[in-house]
Amino acid sequence: MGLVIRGGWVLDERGHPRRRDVLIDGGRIAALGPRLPDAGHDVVDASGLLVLPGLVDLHVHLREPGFEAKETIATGTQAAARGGFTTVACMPNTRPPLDRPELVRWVRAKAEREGAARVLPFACITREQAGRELADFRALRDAGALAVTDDGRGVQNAAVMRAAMREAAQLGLVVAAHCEDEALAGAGAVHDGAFARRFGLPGIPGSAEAVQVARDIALTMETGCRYHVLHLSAKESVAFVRQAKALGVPVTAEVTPHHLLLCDADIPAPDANWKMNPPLRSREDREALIEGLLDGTIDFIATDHAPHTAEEKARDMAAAPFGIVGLETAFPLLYTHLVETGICTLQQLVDWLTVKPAQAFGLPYGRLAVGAAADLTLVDLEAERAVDPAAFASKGRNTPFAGWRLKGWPVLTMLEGRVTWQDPARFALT
Ligand SMILES: NC(=O)N[C@@H](CC(=O)O)C(=O)O
Ligand SMILES: [Zn+2]
Repeated sequence: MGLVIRGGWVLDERGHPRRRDVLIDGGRIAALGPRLPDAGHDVVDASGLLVLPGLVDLHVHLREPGFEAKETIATGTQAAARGGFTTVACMPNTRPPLDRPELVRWVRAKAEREGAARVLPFACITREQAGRELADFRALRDAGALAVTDDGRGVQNAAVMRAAMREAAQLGLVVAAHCEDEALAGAGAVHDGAFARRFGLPGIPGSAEAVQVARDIALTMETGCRYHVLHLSAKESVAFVRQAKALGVPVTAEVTPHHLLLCDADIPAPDANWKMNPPLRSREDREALIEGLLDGTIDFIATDHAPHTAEEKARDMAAAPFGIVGLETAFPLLYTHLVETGICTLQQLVDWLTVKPAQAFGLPYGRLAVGAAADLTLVDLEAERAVDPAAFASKGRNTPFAGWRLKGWPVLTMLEGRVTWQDPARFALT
């Protein structure tokens, strides 16, 4: 006996909403069409709801092993499920960092047991993320690493990055880069702009990112490696990626919801809930990111969900760690501020959160199609409420969006046909 998701809105190939039923059987989508027969199946009433492929977030910090006070695989994937995400890629800047195959296997096994989402671990580029010796890419790939990155830090030495790209190209691995030149970023806490000057805080210039983007594009051209830029934030970086794509360089890029929606002029006061790396930049940078997303320079959206404890984030802006949570607010934020405002269409937003990240990393997820895994997200586009960090499933409450009134909240999430989250006010599926 299967399950029919009855009468929800499914986006067709041209992005038009159509009333469709979805039949799920054996963890897969068995049929998709108007008025499928009940035939003894369980039925979920999805009328009035949008039925999307499960969302995909390829930049998440789950913090295990080592930083369980900030987040765990269990709480982080529960946050993912609440946010409508069914697939997340987790970053290797844990303690110890994921630089050995047994650690990658450990994360995968724990996620298999405790996870409310599919977890694809990134592994390190360099041992200990120290930027010197390469990790064993072949062993990491064979252990199931999605790709390699030293996220949290940029690879400072160009020769090390080139060696990583050569090795990755041989093995068919993507190299994903946190682009940050540490000599230029210095001890910066926020973008090197008006806010930094007003509060006497050390600044991080856009060039700290852009010089590594430019360097890595040159190295990609030399090595033929598949290269991905994490959390793009500076207008110069957008220009470099645009030019590289025009030249046929195999580069992709992601952007976060907060860099699309906020700039440093929006920071109300020195408050570490507004501190993340890369920092919120200028209005022109923000506009360049939106333009880059719309013209295809930037391939997809990823949250960079980076939970920290309340205690850490209560420190002053110079001392607190970088990072904000993102999983539980991403879809409603982007729906309310990009779709409802007419900046992009619903179909574009859905693509940037599903099929686009999947395609960039060669993953078979992010599409509603017969035969695909039954990863589904039901969204109520009319539901409106304020962001309440106290109600997050994540251990992290560090968000600049507290109190924002948003529409478009996920109400039910399903991974391979199993419910991973349901709004208790609406559903009681077992
Ligand atoms: N983005 C952040 O501000 N912080 C991330 C690291 C990272 O993604 O660079 C973290 O691990 O906390
Ligand atoms: Zn990073």
